[in-house]
Formats: sequence, structure tokens, C-alpha cells
Amino acid sequence: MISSTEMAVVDENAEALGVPRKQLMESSGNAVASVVRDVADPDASVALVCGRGNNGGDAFVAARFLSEYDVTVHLLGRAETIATAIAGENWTALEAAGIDTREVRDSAAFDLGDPDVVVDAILGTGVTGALREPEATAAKEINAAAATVVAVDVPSGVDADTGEADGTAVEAGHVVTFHDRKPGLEHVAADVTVADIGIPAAAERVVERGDLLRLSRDPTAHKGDFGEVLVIGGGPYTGAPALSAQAALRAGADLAYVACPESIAGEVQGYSENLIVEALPGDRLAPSHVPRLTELAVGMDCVVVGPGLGDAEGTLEAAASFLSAFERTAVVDADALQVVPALETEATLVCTPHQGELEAMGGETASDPDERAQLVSAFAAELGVTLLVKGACDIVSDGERTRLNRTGNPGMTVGGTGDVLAGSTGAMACVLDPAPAAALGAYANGRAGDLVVESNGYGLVATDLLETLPRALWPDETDR
Ligand SMILES: NC(=O)C1=CN([C@@H]2O[C@H](COP(=O)(O)OP(=O)(O)OC[C@H]3O[C@@H](n4cnc5c(N)ncnc54)[C@H](O)[C@@H]3O)[C@@H](O)[C@H]2O)[C@H](O)CC1
Ligand SMILES: [K+]
Repeated sequence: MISSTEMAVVDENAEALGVPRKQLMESSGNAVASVVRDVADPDASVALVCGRGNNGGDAFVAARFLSEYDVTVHLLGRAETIATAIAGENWTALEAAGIDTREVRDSAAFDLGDPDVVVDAILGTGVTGALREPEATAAKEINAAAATVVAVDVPSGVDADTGEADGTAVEAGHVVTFHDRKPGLEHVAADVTVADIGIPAAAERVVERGDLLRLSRDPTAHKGDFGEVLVIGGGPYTGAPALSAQAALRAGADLAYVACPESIAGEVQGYSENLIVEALPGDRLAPSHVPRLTELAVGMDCVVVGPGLGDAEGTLEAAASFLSAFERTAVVDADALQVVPALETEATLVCTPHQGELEAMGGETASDPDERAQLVSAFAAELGVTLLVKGACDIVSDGERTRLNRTGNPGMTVGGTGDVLAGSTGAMACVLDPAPAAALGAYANGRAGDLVVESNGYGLVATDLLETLPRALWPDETDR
């Protein structure tokens, strides 16, 4: 089962992996034609009723595959208004091939005739709200006809996620859907065929730019809607918590706080006026700080625990004690990872170890990448956390789904890049579930590093990543 958001992610990831959408459309159209052949007599007439989006485009392709039938293609609207280039190209190919095409300029001009089979390609996953005209009239005529109806992807007017129809919807006997079942089809009384359209398995397994579609930014948003992140870190180190908190801001969080020992608070603040610094008495995190940390954490969407904390006994005790009483999402990094295996907590944890830290936590590793991914998945399930295991290929798993991230480069072995990753993952966790947050945190960090190396060559430092994180997460056309 796949939601429309997830489908859009997978579709864009396939494109990023070298399988363009037009190629998928060719497979979709072929699959539709094959179901039409299953239901149509050899001398049948087939009417394809097409909208101006890619759902219609699938049917333009299908028409090319159905030359043995008496085929008519009805386009709802003028050809100039076809919404996508790939659908437009497939329309032009139909006209060039001399196939019977008709443009329906208004609903009164729609004449379905009396076909044996209707292909409903008015709208697919792009539908919003009730069918407008001429789509609504076309749907009513399809429902009134005696024909066998084959719907492309979903019956037009039906929401692919919910199965609800906001007004008229096509009643189909057969549905050809693509790649995976859509939840809305559970509520539709039709035979459903799921067609493999050649989306590579890697489009689901590998984190790619399609995953960025998860980060829509509502134009009516208010301050705080994109999250407040608290970084608990520092003591022996000053840069790490500052890098994490700045990364959270660069990855879209609205406010970033750093709770750190007072001995370094001035330095942390000095790195950036964008941070809100809370000084804790002394020079190391200690159990006496836990009540104040718990108080600070109340208003936060995510807490990042670990950057630059060190592993003094009292520090680890404080980290464990804070996390055991915490009930929301925390990213755990660096020395704080050690406390996770013995921890009992209601919190949702995203842990970001490298190989060495993973092994120190009790996790196993292997040289074969698939085996390594399986071990990470099993360990995530055992701990009940989301693991982001850093490496040349990052592995992200919540024990149910495992993703691989391939962005990043050898320049990123420099100090501080892990602190940036923890912070950007914290920002992602404010707006996304833990597993996609970790996946996108890893993707963005590596992509930021790749952008730096592309323009400057090696010799990157962690602060360079802060500057390129926004471009990694919200690329413009030139970054693709
Ligand atoms: N990987 C894949 O999933 C593939 C899917 N394919 C097919 O593409 C459609 C989705 O295409 P898209 O262009 O995004 O949307 P639609 O064709 O469904 O419609 C967009 C079109 O419709 C207009 N519109 C929206 N709501 C209404 C309404 N209520 N009334 C009238 N018109 C409406 C909107 O303005 C747009 O212009 C998917 O279902 C598959 O069939 C591809 O084959 C590639 C692989
Ligand atoms: K449809």
C-alpha cells in the first residue's frame, strides 16, 4: 500500500536514479492497454476519455498500444492546455500517427458515442475537490454508458488516499493502478490490477531528492511551526553544540537553544547571535542540571543530546537521567549514545552513531552492505529506536523500513560534520516522523558536503556545511 505523498517521493527518486517519468508513463500506458485487451472483444470499440494531466497521458500511450481496436481518444480541453510536457509529447505522437483524436472544448460538445470499452483517464492522483467541467459531465456520461469501464490509476474523482469522492466520480469495473495499491482503492468496488511500471527498488530504498518533497513549507506558517530545537551539549568542547544548533536553524527550525555549562556559554553565544544560550552552573553537564533541562525541554519539538558533552561519569548519568524522564523526540549523538542500550524511556529516540559508536553500543557490523543493513535493522528493532549509522553509505532504519543514503564524500571525515548532522536531523524531526527525519538529515548533510566540494574542492570544514544546508534541502533548478 502506498500513499500519494510516498508515491510522489518514489516517482521523483526514480527520476533521480535515471528512470525518467516519461519512461514510467510508457509502462503505465502499456499496462492499461493490456487490461483493455483482457476485457475487450477483438472487434470492440474503445473510447479513451482523457484529462490534461499525466493520468490522461497514460491513456495517450495506451491508445498507441491498442491499434488493433476501433479507438477514439477524447481530450477534455484544448491540446495547448495539456499540463505536462510528457503528456503533451504523447498527445502529439497520437496525432502524428493518425489516431482518431477529439478535443472537447466545452462540456456540451462531449459525445461519448456508444463504445464497448471506456478508459477513464480523466484524473488520477492529481485530483483536488469535486470534478469541475467538462470533467464532471464526462464522468456522468461514462457512468450512464453501457460500456465496460477501465480506470487508469484510480476511478476519476476518487481520492487515492481516502477513497472519498467530493461529488461525481467514475464508477469503474476495473482499475489499473501503478507500482503499488493505493489506500483509497480499498473502498472501490472494482477489480484492481497493480502494474509494475519499472520503478527500481532503489527508488524506495535509497534516499534521494524525491524525499525532499516531504518538506513542504506552508506559506501561512507562523514562527514556531517549523520547530524549536534544544541542543544539550558542550563542556570539554565548545564548537560541537554550536554547530548542531546552527545546523538546526539552517535545516529550517525556527528557534535553536543550547543548554551548556556556563564555562563555555559565552564562547557558544559568541559563535552566533542566532542561538539562545542557557548557561548551566559549572564546567561539565551534571545530574544537578536535570531539573532545569527538563523544564527547558517542555516547549521543544526535539532535543539533541550529546554534541561535545564528553563522557565524564556525572555527565553520562545526567544524560541518562534526562532521557529516561523525557517523553518526546530526541536525537542522541556522540558520548550520549553510550547510555541508550540500558535506557528505559517513553521518548522517541533517533540515534546517530558511526560504526565505532554502534559497536560500543553493542551493535554488530559486516563488510557486505546488505548484511550490514540487515544488522542495523535488527539492532534498531531490539533497541526500539531509529538508527542512523554513519558511513560512506549511511544506513537508516527503525527496524521496519531500512533506507540507504549515498550523498557525502571523503572530505566529510573532518571534525564537526557529525554535529551538523545531529542538528539538522533534530530540525527534520520537528516536522517529520523519526525515520524520514533521519533519512533526510543524512541526505541533506551529505548533499551539503557534495555542494561544497563541487565548488571549492576538498578541504571543507563543518561550518561550510552550515552555509550549503539550505541549498541541499531546498534546491533550485540549477542544483539538480
Ligand atoms: N509514478 C507514477 O505514479 C506515475 C503516474 N503517472 C500517472 O500520473 C497521474 C498523476 O498525474 P498528475 O498530472 O499529477 O495528475 P492528474 O492527471 O490526476 O490531474 C492533474 C490535472 O487535473 C486538474 N484537476 C485537479 N483537480 C481537478 C478537478 N477537481 N476537476 C478538474 N480538473 C482537476 C489539475 O489542474 C491538473 O491539470 C497518476 O494518477 C498516474 O495515472 C504517470 O504515468 C507516471 C508514473
Ligand atoms: K482515472
